[in-house]
Amino acid sequence: MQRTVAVLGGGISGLTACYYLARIPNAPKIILLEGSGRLGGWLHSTRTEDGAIFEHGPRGSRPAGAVGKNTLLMVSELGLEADVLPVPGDHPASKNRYLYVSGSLHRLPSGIGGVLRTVPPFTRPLLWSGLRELAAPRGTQPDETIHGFVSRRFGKELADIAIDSLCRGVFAGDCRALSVRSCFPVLFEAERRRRSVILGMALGRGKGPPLDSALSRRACDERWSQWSLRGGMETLPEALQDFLRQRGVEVHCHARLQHLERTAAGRWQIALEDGSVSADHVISALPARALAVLLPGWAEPLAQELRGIEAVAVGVVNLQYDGATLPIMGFGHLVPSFEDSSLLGIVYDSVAFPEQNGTGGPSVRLTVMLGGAWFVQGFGDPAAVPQAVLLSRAKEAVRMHLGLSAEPSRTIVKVLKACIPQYTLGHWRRIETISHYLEQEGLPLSLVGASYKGVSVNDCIYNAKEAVDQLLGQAQ
Ligand SMILES: Cc1cc2nc3c(=O)[nH]c(=O)nc-3n(C[C@H](O)[C@H](O)[C@H](O)COP(=O)(O)OP(=O)(O)OC[C@H]3O[C@@H](n4cnc5c(N)ncnc54)[C@H](O)[C@@H]3O)c2cc1C
Ligand SMILES: C=Cc1c2[nH]c(c1C)Cc1[nH]c(c(CCC(=O)O)c1C)Cc1[nH]c(c(C)c1CCC(=O)O)Cc1[nH]c(c(C)c1C=C)C2
Repeated sequence: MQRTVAVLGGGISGLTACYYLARIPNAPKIILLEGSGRLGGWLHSTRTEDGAIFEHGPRGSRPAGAVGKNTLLMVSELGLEADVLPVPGDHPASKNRYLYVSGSLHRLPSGIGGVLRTVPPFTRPLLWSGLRELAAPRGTQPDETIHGFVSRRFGKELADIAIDSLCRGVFAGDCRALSVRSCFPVLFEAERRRRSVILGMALGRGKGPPLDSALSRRACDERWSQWSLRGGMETLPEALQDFLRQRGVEVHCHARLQHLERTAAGRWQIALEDGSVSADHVISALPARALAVLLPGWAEPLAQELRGIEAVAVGVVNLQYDGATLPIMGFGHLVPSFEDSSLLGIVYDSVAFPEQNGTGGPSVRLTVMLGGAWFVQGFGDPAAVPQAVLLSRAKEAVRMHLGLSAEPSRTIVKVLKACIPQYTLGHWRRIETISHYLEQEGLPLSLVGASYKGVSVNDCIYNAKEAVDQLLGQAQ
């Protein structure tokens, strides 16, 4: 009898898991169960009638490394090359990133000059932090907060200003709680292998898997810092969905999952509000906490670990200003937590992707990101915050930081609840406990998605591919 694999959750992780499964010869029967009315999860783009694009989740992806190359390979396989909008290395959005400190914008230092000179808001040249790092002893702890790790190796100022901001601009999180081992494994491993992060990074890690494509070679030649898609990042889940439908994957939206149980024959019985589905194997691409509530009582040790993986809310406010110009050109700016804890940063979307401005004449498109690990403290319950509060906070920030005081011509406000998982201190141990449990119990269950081993779009895609490879390896 043909095997059945049920994939829970139709975000980029679930769609990717289905994609890699559906491509193999003699693919199993694949059933994708998504709770909401649309696929794509946080990849969500609004397209206006005049052709402008507003991203509510990711607005780009990085081409670098094995994970970046793998995504570009998938983009090529899906026939999306012509839709790719690259940001080449010499573009202002690649070269310029800013910090908003003490009421003004500071360009982050880059190049040799930037390292040798004192560049505000820092009080010493970055060279000083680099020399300190080269001399610092190897850490001895199995994990450390990102702030602790960077303070110990590079000095407190870099941790307080640059790393605090970076963690807000990637995890919407607090570097004093996040784990270096799980959030930046490359840095952690570099110190382990070579004693110094700088040495470890410079000496590299050897060759990764061969995932090259013409697109990733172009990205390398043109030194892209990131790329998007002409119709927005949601084009990617849309193309995956088309592919899956052509391959006969059963895609069910509005699938209200109630409960998972195992039958005496060792199959999964997935109870839905209006029926049930049986499967030989389940791939969960749900947020960890959403899976925890579905598990049967006997899997409580697993549910307990899953419940420990929290996620924070982000207020995403898209703004368009017709006929305006920005005082600076770059990717955007971040705000360190000591400056304004609940305002994370502002992305200058129209600089990186002017192709997505639409036909309505020159305009500035910005996205203000609010809250994250400071959401409740700054705005209260994410389920109850009035949109007007977030909109007025965002407009005020744009006026103060960028001098745009006219009323925006278009505004979209979204509250993304529990959207970015937080890999806090000891997350690695949780992941190990979970995988030992699955192995020991021999459960036909794979866990993919942003809750576990990387939050970026690239990580989600790569980890879903690895989980499918592992499942197919087991099946042989
Ligand atoms: C504001 C923001 C900006 C970001 N920017 C970037 C960026 O610039 N670059 C980058 O690489 N990454 C970025 N990310 C991260 C990246 O977009 C996400 O980590 C990634 O999309 C997560 O995908 P996923 O499929 O694992 O999870 P999700 O997108 O959360 O998908 C999970 C799916 O499961 C469904 N679901 C949940 N519960 C149930 C249930 N009980 N029953 C059935 N279905 C259920 C959901 O509806 C959803 O469709 C950003 C994220 C956010 C929120
Ligand atoms: C201000 C909040 C946020 C901004 N983007 C995100 C948040 C929470 C989410 C996010 N941004 C990136 C990733 C993927 C990381 C990866 O490994 O590819 C995620 C989940 C990319 C990113 N954005 C910034 C940096 C430094 C990075 C890391 C990769 C890279 O160097 O490109 C900076 C940044 N993000 C935001 C702003 C305003 C900003 C500022 C300059 C928005």
